Amino acid sequence: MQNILFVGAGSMAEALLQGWIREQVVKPGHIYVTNRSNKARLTELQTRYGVKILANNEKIAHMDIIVLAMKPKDVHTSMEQLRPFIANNTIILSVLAGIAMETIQVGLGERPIARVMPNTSATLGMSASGIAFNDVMTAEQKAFFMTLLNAVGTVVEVPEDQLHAVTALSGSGPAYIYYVMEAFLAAGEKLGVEKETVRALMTQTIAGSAAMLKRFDEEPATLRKQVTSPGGTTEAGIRVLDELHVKDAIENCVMSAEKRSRELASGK
Ligand SMILES: NC(=O)C1=CN([C@@H]2O[C@H](COP(=O)(O)OP(=O)(O)OC[C@H]3O[C@@H](n4cnc5c(N)ncnc54)[C@H](O)[C@@H]3O)[C@@H](O)[C@H]2O)C=CC1
Ligand SMILES: O=C(O)[C@@H]1CCC=N1
Repeated sequence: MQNILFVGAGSMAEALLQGWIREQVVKPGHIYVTNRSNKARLTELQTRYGVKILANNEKIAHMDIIVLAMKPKDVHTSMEQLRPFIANNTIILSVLAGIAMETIQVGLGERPIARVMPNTSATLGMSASGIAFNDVMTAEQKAFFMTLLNAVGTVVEVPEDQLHAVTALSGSGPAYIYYVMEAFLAAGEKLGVEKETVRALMTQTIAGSAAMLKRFDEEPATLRKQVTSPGGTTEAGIRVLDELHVKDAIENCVMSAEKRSRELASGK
């Protein structure tokens, strides 16, 4: 089995390693974690999942796969730290928003690189991930990465440049949904409904709507019409969303996130 090192032990690293262990695609004893400074965090992951803490930099040479899971701004320092130790045949899996495979190749030398944009729902095996590979990745290696990402949800291969859009849509997407949930909770409070009641009703409503979209090959607008009785409550609600240009706001939100991903690529 392959040895996998996570460099950066934050929320995305935890979501992925937890999913891989639960789905038994990687054994905890083959997963190593390292961090810039927070040793308590490494111990926490070790206790919780049985993964190993990288004992010293010499061990880096024994890793089959290194997952770059630090913040994009920290990638250059991290690559400088890895470069003296990394073996020629080590493969890179990057989850960094914005950072191009070309940048990683410059930092760590020519080698197979997979660039993936998962989301935090990987924790529950429900990530929606986009992935791109560089030219030196073999078909067999690609298949292995597709297995890793399928173990934590669904994965779609896209041209590398489209990963900016994937980041803006499904990478950041859970945050947009949580934002909407915050608004539902605030509305529920104003209407005097218990927080837990609103949460139970609206999480099921979001899950049910997503399931309908997945199950039926209908346009979202068609499904929306089925809910909207003429002169009824939905119509009254949607009228306000239209008046407030909420569709435009969501479109602009995604465009702005995509732009930010491109800025991260250029080190801004
Ligand atoms: N959080 C999310 O929903 C998603 C995040 N990503 C990407 O995943 C990456 C990590 O994000 P999070 O887990 O949210 O961040 P985080 O802030 O929770 O974790 C990053 C970790 O990297 C460590 N680190 C920084 N410099 C380091 C270095 N030189 N060597 C070793 N460790 C170092 C930090 O100590 C920190 O623990 C980012 O690049 C982000 O773009 C991708 C998809 C979704
Ligand atoms: O906010 C970010 O930059 C990262 C990438 C996608 C989700 N979180």
